[in-house]
Amino acid sequence: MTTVEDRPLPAPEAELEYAAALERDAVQLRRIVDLLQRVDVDDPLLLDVAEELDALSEHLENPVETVTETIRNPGWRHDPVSGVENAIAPPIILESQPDGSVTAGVEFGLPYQGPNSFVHGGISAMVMDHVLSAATTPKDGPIFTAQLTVRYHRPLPLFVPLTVVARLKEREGRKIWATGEIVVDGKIAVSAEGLFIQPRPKAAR
Ligand SMILES: CCCCC/C=C\C/C=C\C/C=C\C/C=C\CCCC(=O)SCCNC(=O)CCNC(=O)[C@H](O)C(C)(C)COP(=O)(O)OP(=O)(O)OC[C@H]1O[C@@H](n2cnc3c(N)ncnc32)[C@H](O)[C@@H]1OP(=O)(O)O
Repeated sequence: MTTVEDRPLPAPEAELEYAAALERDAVQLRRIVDLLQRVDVDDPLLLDVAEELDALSEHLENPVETVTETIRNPGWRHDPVSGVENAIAPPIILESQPDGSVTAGVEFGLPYQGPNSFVHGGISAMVMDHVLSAATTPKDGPIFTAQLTVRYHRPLPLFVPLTVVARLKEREGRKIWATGEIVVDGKIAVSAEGLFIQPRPKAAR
């Protein structure tokens, strides 16, 4: 079976075109997920939606091979938090600040709801993990979350602009600690501390 890696790479211009198309596709897919949370349950059109989506999936599945174990497009465009090409990502767009911290602005809608009108706590933890790890990620290789402590100070509302911030706290060899917060209306709603570890080089394991 040919894997995605075996296929010839598209020319760079085509690659950019595909990347832009994937980004647009992800936007539309997020829109569908959102609309399915708020659709009128009596809408007769709802009965056809699954068939239309099925037809689209059939088209995408064939003749393109399904990626199983291979990672098609590692990196920020594809990850589940800031990946603009990944429809399950909100997406959260990270910005590096001159003081070394990482910030992001985000607003969550209904697909991220936990308690009525508030963001699901697991989503907040995912965001903290990601943004803290971005604040620690060394330029010379990957980093793994070893511990993450999340404190929920107040419920995080849906449909409100939120600010996420994270910073490196301390580094000791391969271990890096980071802290961060999700802020709403100038108040801390969620705070987190994480330990991130650069794994030992393979030869040393
Ligand atoms: C625009 C702004 C952007 C800025 C950023 C720019 C670029 C960034 C680019 C790319 C970033 C890419 C990706 C980031 C994206 C997402 C990240 C999400 C994070 C995750 O989604 S990640 C998945 C979940 N995560 C795991 O899947 C970890 C499973 N696990 C392991 O892979 C190992 O477990 C590991 C590697 C953690 C350690 O393994 P190891 O073999 O290296 O560790 P070892 O035994 O040598 O210990 C060394 C010292 O760490 C201490 N230690 C070890 N483990 C500990 C623990 N858990 N708690 C407390 N202390 C611990 C020991 O006690 C010892 O301490 P001491 O030296 O003091 O004795």
